[in-house]
Amino acid sequence: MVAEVAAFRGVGKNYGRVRAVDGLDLVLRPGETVALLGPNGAGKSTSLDLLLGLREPDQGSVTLFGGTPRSAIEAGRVGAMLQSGGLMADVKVRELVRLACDVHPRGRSVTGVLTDAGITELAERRVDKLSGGQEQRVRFALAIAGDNDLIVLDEPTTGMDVSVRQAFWASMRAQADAGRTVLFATHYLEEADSIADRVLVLHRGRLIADGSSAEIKARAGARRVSFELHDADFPTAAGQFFDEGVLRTLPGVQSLDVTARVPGVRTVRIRTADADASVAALYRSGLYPRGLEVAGLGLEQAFLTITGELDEAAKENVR
Ligand SMILES: Nc1ncnc2c1ncn2[C@@H]1O[C@H](COP(=O)(O)OP(=O)(O)OP(=O)(O)O)[C@@H](O)[C@H]1O
Repeated sequence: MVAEVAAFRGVGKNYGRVRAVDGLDLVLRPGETVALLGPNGAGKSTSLDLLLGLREPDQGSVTLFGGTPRSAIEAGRVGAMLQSGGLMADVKVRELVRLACDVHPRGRSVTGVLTDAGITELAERRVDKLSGGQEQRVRFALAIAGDNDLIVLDEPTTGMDVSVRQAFWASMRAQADAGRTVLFATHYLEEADSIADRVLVLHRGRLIADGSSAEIKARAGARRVSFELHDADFPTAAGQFFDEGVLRTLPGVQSLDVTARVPGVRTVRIRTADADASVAALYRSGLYPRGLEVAGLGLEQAFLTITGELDEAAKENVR
């Protein structure tokens, strides 16, 4: 049997009338790097709070390492970096990190933590004089102050510029490579795409997708096909009889965008659920597509497609 790091079973959480988490079933396995992705208000922070025992579910149960979240945290198996809560002011970074290492049941060496978090050069700086991005890296250091089995990060790169963010993800990747399970909530879909082995998409408190980013893109199904049509290639004069309807009826087509910025050249972009069928039919149609490209959608587009589909389905149910 594969050990479970964490499990949500039928978990629900309400805030008054707001259903923040709605029937969540989820198992995290050892060594996974998991991104929890979702728009504002999807229930990411609430799910992490439930996981850490900071809130109690109204329905269902949450376990960490087979026991309660509290027992796992007391045993020093979990490190967390949450959005809320200020850092202690009036102390130097090294002092704050030392405190975290000292109180952790499985505390690590201060030097090791500073190095792993990439903040050795900030060690003698006062915590209340740091920039937002630097403060985030110190929070990360506190999350890795112990020899944790699980690290939970709630939107950790908020306030970081691009280079700091890259360095941060390298630090986080090193934690995952050391065999720790990492769960992070993010809005940065490209980061989930490149960093996580597994992506969970949360929408209105429900888990709507769970897989590798490639699987999620495949689930969204769509590909983008783009090409040009040149009037010169049309058998009729200047392509005046060209009819966009031909493109619209290609198999799989979900949306179509035709622009004509250069005289005599139309740029066509098609989103299709079946690129192979669309392209085959395009060539059979007698059109002469130039510079044809087929590309997968980015995770962001895939995500919008999945959540958009759900929104449409919800509207259908109301009608
Ligand atoms: N303490 C609270 N009291 C009342 N409602 C809350 C509370 N915390 C969250 N909510 C509501 O619960 C829902 C889920 O919020 P949550 O913060 O878990 O989402 P999120 O995915 O983390 O959002 P964000 O990306 O904006 O941080 C939202 O509708 C939010 O308004």
